[in-house]
Amino acid sequence: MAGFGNHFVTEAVAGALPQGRNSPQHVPFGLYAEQLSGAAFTAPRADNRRSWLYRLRPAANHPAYRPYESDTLLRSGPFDEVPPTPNRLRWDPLPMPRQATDFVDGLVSYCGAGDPGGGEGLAVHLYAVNQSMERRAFYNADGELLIVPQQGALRIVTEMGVMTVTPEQIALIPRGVRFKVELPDGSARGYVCENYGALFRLPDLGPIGSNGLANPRDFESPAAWFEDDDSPHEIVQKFAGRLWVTTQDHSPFDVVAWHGNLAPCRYDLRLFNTINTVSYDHPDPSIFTVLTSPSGRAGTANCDFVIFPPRWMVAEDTFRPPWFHRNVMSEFMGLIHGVYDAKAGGFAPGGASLHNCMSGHGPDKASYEGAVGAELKPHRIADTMAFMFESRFVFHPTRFAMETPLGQLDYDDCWSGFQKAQLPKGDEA
Ligand SMILES: O=C(O)Cc1cc(O)ccc1O
Ligand SMILES: [Fe+2]
Repeated sequence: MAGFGNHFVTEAVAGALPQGRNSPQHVPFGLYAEQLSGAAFTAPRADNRRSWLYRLRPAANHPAYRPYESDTLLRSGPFDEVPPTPNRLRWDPLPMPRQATDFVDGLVSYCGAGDPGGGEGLAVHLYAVNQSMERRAFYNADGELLIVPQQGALRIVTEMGVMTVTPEQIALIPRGVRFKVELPDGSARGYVCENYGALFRLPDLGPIGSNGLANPRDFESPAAWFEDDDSPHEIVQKFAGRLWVTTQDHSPFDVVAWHGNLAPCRYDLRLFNTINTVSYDHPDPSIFTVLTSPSGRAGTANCDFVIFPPRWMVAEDTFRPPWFHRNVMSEFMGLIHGVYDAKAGGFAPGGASLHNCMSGHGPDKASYEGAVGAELKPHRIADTMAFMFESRFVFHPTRFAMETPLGQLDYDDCWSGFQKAQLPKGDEA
Protein backbone atom coordinates (compact mmCIF):
# COMPACT_ATOMS: atom_id res chain seq x y z
CA MET A 1 0.00 0.00 0.00
CA ALA A 2 1.45 3.32 -1.09
CA GLY A 3 2.18 6.47 0.87
CA PHE A 4 4.29 7.55 3.83
CA GLY A 5 2.20 7.64 7.01
CA ASN A 6 -1.05 7.19 5.13
CA HIS A 7 -4.20 6.00 6.87
CA PHE A 8 -4.33 2.45 5.56
CA VAL A 9 -7.20 -0.01 5.71
CA THR A 10 -6.40 -3.71 5.13
CA GLU A 11 -7.87 -7.13 5.87
CA ALA A 12 -6.51 -10.59 5.03
CA VAL A 13 -9.96 -12.16 5.48
CA ALA A 14 -13.00 -10.47 3.97
CA GLY A 15 -15.17 -8.93 6.67
CA ALA A 16 -12.53 -9.01 9.43
CA LEU A 17 -12.15 -5.25 9.71
CA PRO A 18 -14.83 -3.55 11.83
CA GLN A 19 -16.70 -0.87 9.95
CA GLY A 20 -17.66 2.49 11.38
CA ARG A 21 -15.83 2.17 14.70
CA ASN A 22 -12.51 0.94 16.08
CA SER A 23 -13.74 -1.09 18.98
CA PRO A 24 -17.21 -2.57 18.48
CA GLN A 25 -18.80 -4.66 21.20
CA HIS A 26 -18.48 -7.68 18.91
CA VAL A 27 -15.48 -7.66 16.59
CA PRO A 28 -16.04 -9.82 13.48
CA PHE A 29 -15.16 -13.50 14.01
CA GLY A 30 -14.38 -12.82 17.69
CA LEU A 31 -11.10 -11.11 16.80
CA TYR A 32 -9.52 -8.94 19.49
CA ALA A 33 -9.21 -5.21 18.86
CA GLU A 34 -5.94 -3.64 20.01
CA GLN A 35 -4.58 -0.14 19.58
CA LEU A 36 -0.85 0.26 18.95
CA SER A 37 0.34 3.82 19.46
CA GLY A 38 3.48 5.43 18.08
CA ALA A 39 2.77 8.86 19.54
CA ALA A 40 1.19 10.06 22.76
CA PHE A 41 -2.61 10.01 22.58
CA THR A 42 -2.52 13.79 22.80
CA ALA A 43 0.23 14.44 20.25
CA PRO A 44 -0.78 17.11 17.71
CA ARG A 45 -2.82 15.59 14.91
CA ALA A 46 -0.02 16.04 12.35
CA ASP A 47 2.33 14.00 14.55
CA ASN A 48 -0.21 11.51 15.84
CA ARG A 49 0.44 7.94 14.76
CA ARG A 50 -1.51 4.84 15.78
CA SER A 51 -3.08 1.77 14.28
CA TRP A 52 -5.86 -0.61 15.27
CA LEU A 53 -5.02 -4.30 15.03
CA TYR A 54 -7.61 -7.11 14.92
CA ARG A 55 -6.01 -10.38 16.00
CA LEU A 56 -6.68 -14.00 16.93
CA ARG A 57 -5.52 -13.37 20.50
CA PRO A 58 -4.60 -10.19 22.35
CA ALA A 59 -0.87 -9.39 22.33
CA ALA A 60 -1.20 -9.24 26.13
CA ASN A 61 -1.64 -13.03 26.15
CA HIS A 62 1.92 -14.04 27.09
CA PRO A 63 3.80 -15.14 30.22
CA ALA A 64 6.29 -12.89 32.02
CA TYR A 65 9.47 -11.82 30.27
CA ARG A 66 12.80 -12.86 31.78
CA PRO A 67 16.26 -11.48 31.03
CA TYR A 68 17.69 -12.79 27.75
CA GLU A 69 20.82 -14.63 28.77
CA SER A 70 22.95 -14.32 25.70
CA ASP A 71 26.25 -12.69 25.10
CA THR A 72 25.40 -10.39 22.21
CA LEU A 73 27.20 -7.25 21.08
CA LEU A 74 24.00 -5.20 21.20
CA ARG A 75 24.40 -2.12 23.39
CA SER A 76 22.10 0.72 24.33
CA GLY A 77 22.14 4.26 25.61
CA PRO A 78 23.57 5.59 27.81
CA PHE A 79 26.70 4.71 25.87
CA ASP A 80 29.31 4.86 28.60
CA GLU A 81 31.45 1.72 28.11
CA VAL A 82 34.39 3.79 26.87
CA PRO A 83 35.01 7.55 26.70
CA PRO A 84 33.74 9.32 23.57
CA THR A 85 36.54 10.20 21.19
CA PRO A 86 37.14 13.21 18.96
CA ASN A 87 39.19 10.97 16.67
CA ARG A 88 37.97 10.10 13.22
CA LEU A 89 37.13 6.41 13.01
CA ARG A 90 36.66 4.03 10.12
CA TRP A 91 35.96 0.33 10.05
CA ASP A 92 36.28 -2.51 7.55
CA PRO A 93 33.09 -4.47 6.85
CA LEU A 94 31.84 -6.99 9.41
CA PRO A 95 32.74 -10.54 8.37
CA MET A 96 30.02 -13.20 8.32
CA PRO A 97 29.84 -15.02 11.66
CA ARG A 98 31.23 -18.55 11.86
CA GLN A 99 28.34 -19.88 13.92
CA ALA A 100 24.64 -19.70 13.06
CA THR A 101 23.49 -16.18 13.95
CA ASP A 102 20.10 -14.58 13.39
CA PHE A 103 19.10 -10.92 13.18
CA VAL A 104 18.56 -10.56 16.94
CA ASP A 105 21.81 -12.16 18.01
CA GLY A 106 23.73 -10.62 15.11
CA LEU A 107 23.19 -6.94 15.94
CA VAL A 108 26.55 -5.34 16.74
CA SER A 109 26.40 -1.86 18.22
CA TYR A 110 29.00 0.66 17.04
CA CYS A 111 27.89 3.88 18.67
CA GLY A 112 25.00 5.92 19.93
CA ALA A 113 23.81 8.87 21.93
CA GLY A 114 21.14 9.62 24.48
CA ASP A 115 19.07 7.19 26.41
CA PRO A 116 15.96 5.34 25.25
CA GLY A 117 14.13 6.35 28.43
CA GLY A 118 14.82 10.02 27.72
CA GLY A 119 13.08 9.90 24.35
CA GLU A 120 15.97 11.33 22.37
CA GLY A 121 19.13 10.05 20.82
CA LEU A 122 19.86 7.06 18.65
CA ALA A 123 22.01 3.99 18.31
CA VAL A 124 23.85 2.61 15.29
CA HIS A 125 24.11 -1.15 14.91
CA LEU A 126 25.53 -3.27 12.11
CA TYR A 127 24.51 -6.84 11.36
CA ALA A 128 26.10 -9.78 9.58
CA VAL A 129 23.79 -12.78 9.86
CA ASN A 130 23.32 -16.23 8.37
CA GLN A 131 20.24 -17.70 10.01
CA SER A 132 16.55 -16.99 9.50
CA MET A 133 14.41 -16.47 12.58
CA GLU A 134 11.98 -19.33 13.06
CA ARG A 135 9.19 -19.33 15.63
CA ARG A 136 11.00 -16.38 17.12
CA ALA A 137 10.08 -12.73 16.93
CA PHE A 138 11.66 -9.50 18.10
CA TYR A 139 10.35 -6.11 19.04
CA ASN A 140 11.98 -2.95 20.20
CA ALA A 141 10.29 -1.00 22.97
CA ASP A 142 13.12 1.56 22.88
CA GLY A 143 12.47 3.08 19.48
CA GLU A 144 11.81 2.52 15.82
CA LEU A 145 14.31 0.69 13.62
CA LEU A 146 15.55 1.98 10.29
CA ILE A 147 17.16 -0.98 8.53
CA VAL A 148 19.59 -0.38 5.67
CA PRO A 149 20.49 -3.67 3.96
CA GLN A 150 23.93 -3.71 2.37
CA GLN A 151 24.15 -7.31 1.17
CA GLY A 152 21.44 -9.97 0.94
CA ALA A 153 17.67 -9.64 1.02
CA LEU A 154 15.65 -9.56 4.23
CA ARG A 155 12.16 -11.00 4.26
CA ILE A 156 10.66 -9.17 7.20
CA VAL A 157 7.55 -10.82 8.59
CA THR A 158 5.75 -8.34 10.83
CA GLU A 159 2.50 -8.35 12.71
CA MET A 160 1.12 -6.00 10.09
CA GLY A 161 2.32 -7.84 6.98
CA VAL A 162 5.35 -9.09 5.13
CA MET A 163 7.89 -7.06 3.18
CA THR A 164 11.08 -8.04 1.42
CA VAL A 165 13.85 -5.48 1.35
CA THR A 166 16.99 -5.76 -0.72
CA PRO A 167 20.13 -3.62 -0.78
CA GLU A 168 19.30 -0.06 -1.90
CA GLN A 169 15.93 -0.39 -0.20
CA ILE A 170 15.32 0.51 3.43
CA ALA A 171 12.79 -0.68 5.99
CA LEU A 172 11.27 1.28 8.86
CA ILE A 173 9.76 -0.76 11.70
CA PRO A 174 7.76 1.12 14.32
CA ARG A 175 8.52 0.76 18.01
CA GLY A 176 6.75 -2.26 19.44
CA VAL A 177 5.86 -4.00 16.18
CA ARG A 178 6.88 -7.66 16.45
CA PHE A 179 8.80 -9.03 13.50
CA LYS A 180 11.12 -11.77 12.38
CA VAL A 181 13.80 -11.60 9.73
CA GLU A 182 14.23 -14.38 7.18
CA LEU A 183 17.18 -14.57 4.83
CA PRO A 184 16.17 -15.57 1.28
CA ASP A 185 19.82 -15.39 0.22
CA GLY A 186 21.11 -17.41 3.18
CA SER A 187 23.03 -14.50 4.67
CA ALA A 188 22.77 -10.73 4.94
CA ARG A 189 24.67 -7.70 6.11
CA GLY A 190 23.66 -4.14 6.76
CA TYR A 191 23.11 -1.22 9.10
CA VAL A 192 20.40 -0.28 11.60
CA CYS A 193 19.57 3.08 13.11
CA GLU A 194 17.61 2.66 16.33
CA ASN A 195 15.78 5.92 16.83
CA TYR A 196 14.94 6.80 20.44
CA GLY A 197 13.65 10.21 19.40
CA ALA A 198 10.77 11.66 17.41
CA LEU A 199 9.53 9.36 14.65
CA PHE A 200 11.25 9.57 11.30
CA ARG A 201 9.25 11.64 8.84
CA LEU A 202 9.72 13.18 5.43
CA PRO A 203 11.65 16.45 5.66
CA ASP A 204 10.02 19.77 4.93
CA LEU A 205 10.81 20.93 1.41
CA GLY A 206 10.95 24.71 1.92
CA PRO A 207 11.62 26.56 -1.32
CA ILE A 208 11.98 23.24 -3.20
CA GLY A 209 8.18 23.25 -3.23
CA SER A 210 5.64 20.47 -3.06
CA ASN A 211 7.64 17.76 -4.84
CA GLY A 212 11.13 16.36 -4.60
CA LEU A 213 13.56 14.25 -2.58
CA ALA A 214 11.78 11.09 -1.39
CA ASN A 215 8.24 11.13 -2.75
CA PRO A 216 5.59 10.01 -0.23
CA ARG A 217 3.92 7.56 -2.59
CA ASP A 218 7.13 5.55 -3.01
CA PHE A 219 6.96 4.35 0.60
CA GLU A 220 5.15 1.03 0.72
CA SER A 221 3.46 -0.65 3.67
CA PRO A 222 2.42 -4.32 3.62
CA ALA A 223 -1.17 -5.49 3.47
CA ALA A 224 -2.46 -7.52 6.42
CA TRP A 225 -1.05 -11.07 6.58
CA PHE A 226 -1.37 -13.59 9.38
CA GLU A 227 -0.63 -17.16 10.35
CA ASP A 228 -2.80 -19.37 12.53
CA ASP A 229 -0.06 -21.28 14.33
CA ASP A 230 -0.51 -22.59 17.87
CA SER A 231 3.08 -23.74 18.33
CA PRO A 232 5.43 -22.16 20.89
CA HIS A 233 7.03 -18.89 19.79
CA GLU A 234 9.85 -17.07 21.48
CA ILE A 235 9.47 -13.30 21.72
CA VAL A 236 12.58 -11.25 22.39
CA GLN A 237 12.22 -7.59 23.18
CA LYS A 238 14.62 -4.74 23.82
CA PHE A 239 13.30 -2.71 26.72
CA ALA A 240 15.14 0.12 28.50
CA GLY A 241 18.43 -0.99 26.98
CA ARG A 242 18.27 -4.68 27.79
CA LEU A 243 16.98 -7.79 26.03
CA TRP A 244 14.14 -9.80 27.54
CA VAL A 245 12.53 -13.03 26.37
CA THR A 246 9.36 -15.00 26.83
CA THR A 247 7.77 -18.00 25.15
CA GLN A 248 4.10 -17.88 24.24
CA ASP A 249 1.97 -20.71 22.94
CA HIS A 250 1.07 -19.17 19.59
CA SER A 251 2.44 -17.09 16.74
CA PRO A 252 2.49 -13.33 17.32
CA PHE A 253 1.79 -12.92 13.60
CA ASP A 254 -1.96 -13.31 14.05
CA VAL A 255 -3.25 -9.89 12.97
CA VAL A 256 -6.03 -10.61 10.47
CA ALA A 257 -6.89 -6.98 9.71
CA TRP A 258 -5.64 -3.54 10.67
CA HIS A 259 -6.15 0.12 9.93
CA GLY A 260 -4.27 3.24 10.82
CA ASN A 261 -1.21 5.35 10.11
CA LEU A 262 1.44 3.53 12.15
CA ALA A 263 2.88 0.72 10.06
CA PRO A 264 6.13 -0.74 8.83
CA CYS A 265 7.20 0.53 5.45
CA ARG A 266 9.95 0.18 2.89
CA TYR A 267 11.43 2.60 0.40
CA ASP A 268 13.65 2.12 -2.63
CA LEU A 269 16.52 4.60 -2.45
CA ARG A 270 16.87 4.45 -6.24
CA LEU A 271 13.57 6.35 -6.49
CA PHE A 272 15.01 9.37 -4.64
CA ASN A 273 14.56 12.60 -6.57
CA THR A 274 18.06 14.00 -6.25
CA ILE A 275 18.39 17.76 -6.39
CA ASN A 276 21.72 19.54 -6.71
CA THR A 277 23.36 22.66 -8.06
CA VAL A 278 23.13 23.55 -11.73
CA SER A 279 25.39 26.54 -11.28
CA TYR A 280 28.32 26.45 -8.84
CA ASP A 281 29.45 25.22 -5.42
CA HIS A 282 28.75 22.00 -3.59
CA PRO A 283 25.56 22.43 -1.52
CA ASP A 284 25.18 21.05 1.99
CA PRO A 285 24.22 17.37 2.02
CA SER A 286 20.89 18.18 3.66
CA ILE A 287 19.58 18.29 0.07
CA PHE A 288 19.88 14.48 0.17
CA THR A 289 17.76 13.91 3.29
CA VAL A 290 15.40 10.95 2.90
CA LEU A 291 13.92 10.95 6.41
CA THR A 292 14.39 13.12 9.45
CA SER A 293 13.79 12.64 13.15
CA PRO A 294 13.51 16.19 14.44
CA SER A 295 14.64 17.24 17.89
CA GLY A 296 13.26 20.01 20.05
CA ARG A 297 15.61 22.50 18.37
CA ALA A 298 14.39 23.83 15.02
CA GLY A 299 16.27 22.43 12.02
CA THR A 300 18.64 20.48 14.25
CA ALA A 301 17.84 16.82 13.85
CA ASN A 302 17.95 14.03 16.35
CA CYS A 303 18.80 12.09 13.20
CA ASP A 304 18.79 12.83 9.51
CA PHE A 305 19.00 9.84 7.20
CA VAL A 306 20.88 11.18 4.19
CA ILE A 307 21.93 9.33 1.03
CA PHE A 308 24.55 9.93 -1.66
CA PRO A 309 22.91 8.38 -4.73
CA PRO A 310 24.02 8.30 -8.35
CA ARG A 311 23.74 11.80 -9.82
CA TRP A 312 25.09 14.21 -12.37
CA MET A 313 27.77 16.68 -11.36
CA VAL A 314 27.74 19.80 -13.51
CA ALA A 315 28.94 22.54 -11.15
CA GLU A 316 31.07 25.20 -12.86
CA ASP A 317 34.40 26.37 -11.44
CA THR A 318 33.73 24.24 -8.39
CA PHE A 319 35.52 21.67 -6.30
CA ARG A 320 32.83 19.05 -6.77
CA PRO A 321 33.31 16.39 -4.05
CA PRO A 322 32.47 17.03 -0.39
CA TRP A 323 34.63 19.87 0.88
CA PHE A 324 36.81 19.89 3.97
CA HIS A 325 34.61 20.68 6.92
CA ARG A 326 34.19 20.68 10.66
CA ASN A 327 30.55 20.11 11.42
CA VAL A 328 28.61 20.89 14.58
CA MET A 329 26.49 17.83 13.82
CA SER A 330 28.02 14.37 14.12
CA GLU A 331 28.19 12.02 11.15
CA PHE A 332 28.07 8.23 10.94
CA MET A 333 28.44 6.93 7.38
CA GLY A 334 28.00 3.62 5.62
CA LEU A 335 28.42 2.47 2.04
CA ILE A 336 25.91 0.16 0.37
CA HIS A 337 27.83 -0.23 -2.84
CA GLY A 338 30.29 1.45 -5.17
CA VAL A 339 32.76 4.18 -4.30
CA TYR A 340 32.05 7.34 -2.27
CA ASP A 341 33.21 10.48 -4.04
CA ALA A 342 35.22 11.82 -1.09
CA LYS A 343 37.11 8.60 -0.46
CA ALA A 344 39.20 7.08 -3.24
CA GLY A 345 40.26 4.24 -0.94
CA GLY A 346 39.56 2.56 2.38
CA PHE A 347 35.80 3.16 2.64
CA ALA A 348 34.52 -0.23 1.52
CA PRO A 349 30.93 -1.36 0.90
CA GLY A 350 29.74 -2.68 4.28
CA GLY A 351 32.30 -0.52 6.08
CA ALA A 352 31.56 2.51 8.22
CA SER A 353 33.02 5.78 9.41
CA LEU A 354 32.41 8.20 12.24
CA HIS A 355 33.22 11.90 12.23
CA ASN A 356 32.04 13.45 15.46
CA CYS A 357 31.24 17.08 16.24
CA MET A 358 34.01 19.43 15.02
CA SER A 359 36.32 16.63 13.84
CA GLY A 360 37.97 17.88 10.67
CA HIS A 361 37.31 15.65 7.67
CA GLY A 362 36.57 15.71 3.96
CA PRO A 363 38.11 14.33 0.80
CA ASP A 364 41.12 12.09 1.18
CA LYS A 365 44.28 13.21 -0.59
CA ALA A 366 43.69 11.13 -3.72
CA SER A 367 40.08 12.37 -4.08
CA TYR A 368 41.20 15.95 -3.48
CA GLU A 369 43.90 15.84 -6.12
CA GLY A 370 41.62 14.05 -8.57
CA ALA A 371 38.94 16.73 -8.23
CA VAL A 372 41.33 19.69 -8.41
CA GLY A 373 42.85 18.26 -11.57
CA ALA A 374 39.60 17.17 -13.21
CA GLU A 375 38.24 18.67 -16.39
CA LEU A 376 34.86 20.17 -15.38
CA LYS A 377 32.59 18.58 -17.93
CA PRO A 378 29.27 17.05 -16.91
CA HIS A 379 30.17 13.94 -15.00
CA ARG A 380 27.88 11.19 -13.76
CA ILE A 381 28.61 9.69 -10.38
CA ALA A 382 27.25 6.22 -11.15
CA ASP A 383 26.91 2.84 -9.43
CA THR A 384 27.14 4.06 -5.88
CA MET A 385 24.99 4.45 -2.79
CA ALA A 386 26.41 5.81 0.44
CA PHE A 387 24.45 7.10 3.40
CA MET A 388 24.83 9.05 6.61
CA PHE A 389 23.07 9.09 9.97
CA GLU A 390 23.65 12.69 11.03
CA SER A 391 22.82 13.77 14.57
CA ARG A 392 22.92 16.82 16.78
CA PHE A 393 24.26 14.41 19.43
CA VAL A 394 27.86 13.25 19.65
CA PHE A 395 28.06 9.52 18.89
CA HIS A 396 29.66 7.64 21.76
CA PRO A 397 31.37 4.49 20.47
CA THR A 398 30.97 1.10 22.09
CA ARG A 399 33.91 -0.86 23.45
CA PHE A 400 33.55 -3.18 20.45
CA ALA A 401 33.86 -0.25 18.04
CA MET A 402 37.03 0.97 19.74
CA GLU A 403 38.68 -2.41 20.12
CA THR A 404 37.67 -4.47 17.08
CA PRO A 405 40.50 -5.29 14.64
CA LEU A 406 38.11 -3.99 11.94
CA GLY A 407 39.07 -0.48 13.05
CA GLN A 408 41.46 1.21 10.64
CA LEU A 409 44.27 2.52 12.82
CA ASP A 410 45.77 4.43 9.89
CA TYR A 411 42.60 6.36 8.98
CA ASP A 412 44.13 9.75 9.85
CA ASP A 413 46.79 9.19 7.19
CA CYS A 414 44.27 9.75 4.38
CA TRP A 415 44.47 13.46 5.24
CA SER A 416 48.23 13.70 5.52
CA GLY A 417 50.80 14.73 2.93
CA PHE A 418 48.84 17.68 1.55
CA GLN A 419 51.19 20.14 -0.05
CA LYS A 420 51.30 23.45 1.75
CA ALA A 421 49.67 26.35 -0.10
CA GLN A 422 52.26 28.67 -1.71
CA LEU A 423 51.76 32.39 -1.15
CA PRO A 424 53.22 34.78 -3.73
CA LYS A 425 56.87 35.49 -2.93
CA GLY A 426 57.52 38.77 -1.16
CA ASP A 427 53.98 39.13 0.20
CA GLU A 428 54.77 37.72 3.68
CA ALA A 429 53.58 39.96 6.48
O1 LIG B 1 31.56 13.95 5.42
C1 LIG B 1 30.94 13.47 4.49
O2 LIG B 1 31.50 12.88 3.56
C2 LIG B 1 29.45 13.76 4.36
C3 LIG B 1 29.24 15.06 3.72
C4 LIG B 1 29.03 15.15 2.37
C5 LIG B 1 28.91 16.37 1.74
O3 LIG B 1 28.67 16.41 0.43
C6 LIG B 1 29.02 17.54 2.48
C7 LIG B 1 29.21 17.47 3.85
C8 LIG B 1 29.32 16.23 4.46
O4 LIG B 1 29.48 16.13 5.79
FE1 LIG C 1 31.02 15.29 6.78
